Amino acid sequence: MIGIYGGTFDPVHYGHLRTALEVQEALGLDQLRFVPCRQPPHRRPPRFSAAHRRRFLEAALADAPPGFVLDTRELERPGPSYMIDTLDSLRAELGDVPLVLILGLDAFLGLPGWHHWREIPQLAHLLVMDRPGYRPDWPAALAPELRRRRCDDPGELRRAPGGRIHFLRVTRLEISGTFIRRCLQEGKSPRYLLPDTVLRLLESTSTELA
Ligand SMILES: Nc1ncnc2c1ncn2[C@@H]1O[C@H](COP(=O)(O)OP(=O)(O)OP(=O)(O)O)[C@@H](O)[C@H]1O
Ligand SMILES: O=C(O)c1ccc[n+]([C@@H]2O[C@H](COP(=O)([O-])O)[C@@H](O)[C@H]2O)c1
Repeated sequence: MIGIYGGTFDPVHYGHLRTALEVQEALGLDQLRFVPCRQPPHRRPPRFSAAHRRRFLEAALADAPPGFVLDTRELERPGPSYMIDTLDSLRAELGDVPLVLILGLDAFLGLPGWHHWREIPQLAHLLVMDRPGYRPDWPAALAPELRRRRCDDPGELRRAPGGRIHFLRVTRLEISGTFIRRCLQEGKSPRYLLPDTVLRLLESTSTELA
């Protein structure tokens, strides 16, 4: 079973890494792919370039647990980085293996705004992690999907390639890319919110960009 952790990673931080580990352990994932987007379809362009965000992730994953890998397919694909295209290409490459798209609650709440969003839970399972600052107030469009697909037993995810939605309680870490970028902008240190190796790259990159 393969996990897909998509994100802008502007930059990657411990909120991503810690939750990834907890999901991997809870589900027994064979592999967890971090998939940075090149051009987020839904928000302003990232502060850091695709090349910089890739380097931050490489540094963060250099001593990562077995199974954590960087998947650069969105960085290599021109145009907006739609998740539906990513799942299509993973499915074509990997066949019928169970795929689990990992989303924080904030991202899941926005799912009805995604390109071809209704096809997404057909192509993969969704694993939704809670996140400080967000409440499970479902948009109307999500309610029928939840009625049809929600499952409480994570063991069910292994029994089909996709189609289920499972919620997982993770350690709540109030860390975000937004806060880290604000620290840098205000001349404050984001140390201890992300790996030191990423921090060093970030500091040299911020100087370069200043
Ligand atoms: N602290 C966290 N706890 C749980 N999930 C998180 C956390 N940080 C990020 N995520 C999840 O990781 C995925 C990618 O998020 P992203 O790369 O946009 O990070 P972010 O911290 O939300 O960035 P930004 O503040 O720039 O929006 C999303 O599904 C998001 O919900
Ligand atoms: O496919 C879409 O239309 C789409 C719209 C919004 C977000 N996404 C993806 O959702 C993931 C989390 O988004 P974000 O903003 O939290 O980095 C990331 O992989 C995005 O590319 C995808």
